[in-house]
Amino acid sequence: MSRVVVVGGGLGGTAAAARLAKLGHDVHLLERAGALGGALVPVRSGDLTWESATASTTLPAVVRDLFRKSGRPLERELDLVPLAVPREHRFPDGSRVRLPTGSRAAQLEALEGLGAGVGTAWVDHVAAYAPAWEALRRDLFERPWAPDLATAEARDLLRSRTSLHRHLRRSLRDPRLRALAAHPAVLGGHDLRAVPWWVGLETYVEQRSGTWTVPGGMHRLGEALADRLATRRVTVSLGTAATDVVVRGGRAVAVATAAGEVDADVVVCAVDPRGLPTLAPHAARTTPALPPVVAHVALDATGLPDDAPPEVVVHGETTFVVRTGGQAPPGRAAWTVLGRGPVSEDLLRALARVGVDLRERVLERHDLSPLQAVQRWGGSPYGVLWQGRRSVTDRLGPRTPVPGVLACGAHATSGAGLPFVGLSAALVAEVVGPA
Ligand SMILES: O=c1ccn([C@@H]2O[C@H](COP(=O)(O)OP(=O)(O)O[C@H]3O[C@@H]([C@H](O)CO)[C@H](O)[C@H]3O)[C@@H](O)[C@H]2O)c(=O)[nH]1
Repeated sequence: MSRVVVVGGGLGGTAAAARLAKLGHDVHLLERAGALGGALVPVRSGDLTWESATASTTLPAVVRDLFRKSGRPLERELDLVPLAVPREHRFPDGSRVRLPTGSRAAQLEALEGLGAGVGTAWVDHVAAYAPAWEALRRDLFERPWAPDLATAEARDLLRSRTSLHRHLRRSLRDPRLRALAAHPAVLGGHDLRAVPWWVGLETYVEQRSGTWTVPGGMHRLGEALADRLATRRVTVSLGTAATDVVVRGGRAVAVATAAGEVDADVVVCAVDPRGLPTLAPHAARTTPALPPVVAHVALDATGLPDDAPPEVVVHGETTFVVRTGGQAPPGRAAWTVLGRGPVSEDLLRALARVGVDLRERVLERHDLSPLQAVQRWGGSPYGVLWQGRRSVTDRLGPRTPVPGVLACGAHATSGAGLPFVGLSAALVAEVVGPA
């Protein structure tokens, strides 16, 4: 049995802690905030609740695997339900489409509504990611990257100099399809010229696995994980900021906090490693991807369409995402607006300019700038900015150059969002292994 100290109690840290405790280790999690969950902790005001980060996930198998491997199956704790049509996309030319996920045929049919051949162009584009996903799933996302063990195909993919920008220019003539294909990277805050082309495989993953949510809100997943840590007898120290990893004799032996050192055989860094002085030099070539501009709004729901999709994406020089699924009592609605790209005026005024005017309905509003978001979570929940193909190896995780220190979470994975953070925690558990 090893003494494992996990730094950070977001999805990455709690998932790693739950898995490692189930593997028989003595796990102690340090979280600087007053609660576990990180970006899964929602924003609440009276009887209103807005999701802070994500309102849905792809790859439901990742969440199911986490719950099964940490004790009890997910179905005993929570429902995870598919969203047949998670998003409506609106394009600068005025056209729009409600795009289903989880089905190639349904995407084909929906996109043919934009014009003859549009759907076929899309499904052909998405299908072409299948080999990249299979190669990287095996060698990068589901086992620690090891060039010697990886297939030539996976090594070639990580060496490729082709950017997502160039790939989409070559592969898709319709600018609306390019906007669809680029959306995950744009929402992540990346410059498409600095993103490797294979990162576009997220559209393939979403088409194949579908989009899923937890009724009542994704924050319930964070709450279920906190309960799981209690069941697994993980020691949780809230309000405890780790200040550094203590290295003696060439290996990590403890984590330093204001209250003293917490002894460790293994340290798991589930925060931005640049915040821990021992790890910072090893992550010096990484830059965080900034969060978007966000406004959580309570709306007078009178006359609002009752078939609003969970998300409306308005594509353009600035991309807006309107999430409609917050929890609110009858007569009101809890929506979240995100802005990516140049937003040089009030977010809701900018949104009104592109045809979604919520301003007269607003009853309450909570704004979150990118800086405030980074301060709230002690780092960017959007992880590492793509700065070319080297970003894959510039980021730490699951192994780090410091013996005894592993890394997981948004800063330790080349994929975006909840499922890839979940996979990064599984990799850490695999490297540590059973007690
Ligand atoms: O010095 C520090 C800095 C931060 N913390 C705490 O660590 C937690 C980080 O949580 P989070 O930002 O949520 O990051 P994580 O990589 O675990 O989670 C990712 O999952 C998704 C998201 O949950 C769903 O989409 C997202 O991509 C990422 O956020 C946080 O609690 C900080 O307070 C610390 O203890 N010490």
